[in-house]
Amino acid sequence: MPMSSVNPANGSVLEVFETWDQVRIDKALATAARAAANWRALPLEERVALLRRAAGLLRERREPLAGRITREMGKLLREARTEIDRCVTVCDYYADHAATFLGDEPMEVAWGRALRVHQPLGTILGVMPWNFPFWQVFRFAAPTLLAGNTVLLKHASNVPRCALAIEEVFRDAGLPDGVFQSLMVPASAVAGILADPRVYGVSLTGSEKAGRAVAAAAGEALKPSVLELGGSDPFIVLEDADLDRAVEQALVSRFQNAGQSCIAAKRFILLPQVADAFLERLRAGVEALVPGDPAREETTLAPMAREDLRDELHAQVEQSIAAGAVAVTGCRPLPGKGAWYAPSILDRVTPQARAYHEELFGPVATVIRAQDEADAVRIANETRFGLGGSVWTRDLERGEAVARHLVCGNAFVNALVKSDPALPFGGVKDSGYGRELGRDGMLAFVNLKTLRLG
Ligand SMILES: O=CCCC(=O)O
Repeated sequence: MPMSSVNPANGSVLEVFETWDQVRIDKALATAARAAANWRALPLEERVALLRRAAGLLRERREPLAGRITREMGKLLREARTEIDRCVTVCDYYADHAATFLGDEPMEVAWGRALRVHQPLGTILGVMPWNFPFWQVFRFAAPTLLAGNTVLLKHASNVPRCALAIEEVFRDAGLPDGVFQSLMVPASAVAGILADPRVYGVSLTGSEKAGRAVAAAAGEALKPSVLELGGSDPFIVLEDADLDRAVEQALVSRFQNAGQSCIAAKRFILLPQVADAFLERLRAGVEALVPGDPAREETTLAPMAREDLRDELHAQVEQSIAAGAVAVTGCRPLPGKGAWYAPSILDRVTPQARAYHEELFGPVATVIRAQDEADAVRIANETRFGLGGSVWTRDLERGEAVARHLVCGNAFVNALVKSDPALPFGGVKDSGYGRELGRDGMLAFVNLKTLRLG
């Protein structure tokens, strides 16, 4: 099956790629395994220097790379530029901290000496999504490579041009042949690659369905996995919240990247005292969004990445309205070529609606009205997801107490949930397991070896 790169803004085909056969996959596995032995033996300072060069190339190529992201998955050009900047930041962060994170650590023992030693595992497979086609790859690859592993990337099949551009950045930075390779393979090839003895682990960011399949394959092969899956993050607005700030951040969190982010605020859980005021302001902001050419500065709402995803979103919205939710604005596809969906709000969403339980991966805000703070927390946790959540209140102690009750991996008070190189990132429940970023992200694919001396 060929893989097509399609511009979601107008449906035009940019390029078609042949997928690899087993012979080509085997060649990549052999190259990665050969490269792994030399790469792990390289002094850490040399790996750090190469990663810094990759960051330098990202800086130099910011404009063409951002343009490539926008054409291939549709996000606003300015958001694509920010994405490249975040990749630079994550490379710099790990380049600065690798020696500390990976250094030997003496342990307190009553006899002789004992050390915690961090050693690479080998070749690690990254199965990555299209919504942040550079950021997701770099936040996995930067720490994994610096730890001395080699990386195979199986990118989402709608962003093959981004996958190749990333490989080119690492190659041009001087990483030896085989240290980072993009595999042009379909999802059906992943289990076979993971089962290969030359592969030592897998990190997946993607859908729950993909996560279950990869976790099963990793379990069968007894290899470590990190899964960062979907989310349906609550955004709780208490009665003492700064509404202007909360609405401003709600708009960013829900509508950036056309709503296609795992940690977007998806369920707006409002206390009665502020519900109508919040909703009116949110509606004004949503109706002011300007869909259009994602490369133009004036545009504030991008197309979705694929027409089938837009259609699936609309089916969720239609069912929710049939189940009693109120369509406040939007709630329909936009006419014309491309994967366009109107910026939308569903109010009075109840447990009968798909929007209450499912992840809405597009520009649709779900509003749920709570009776009081305890009810808001109950609703927030009444989900099988557990990625992020935020709470908005002028009382920081109260905000912290509510945040501690949220069953999720990332709870923020008076801030939209976002990932940061220094903060461990990941979920619980059906949002996955394991952590990326921070020190934990770098240790995800190392052999923590206990070394006893004497
Ligand atoms: O889509 C999920 C992650 C988004 C991010 O890290 O900003």
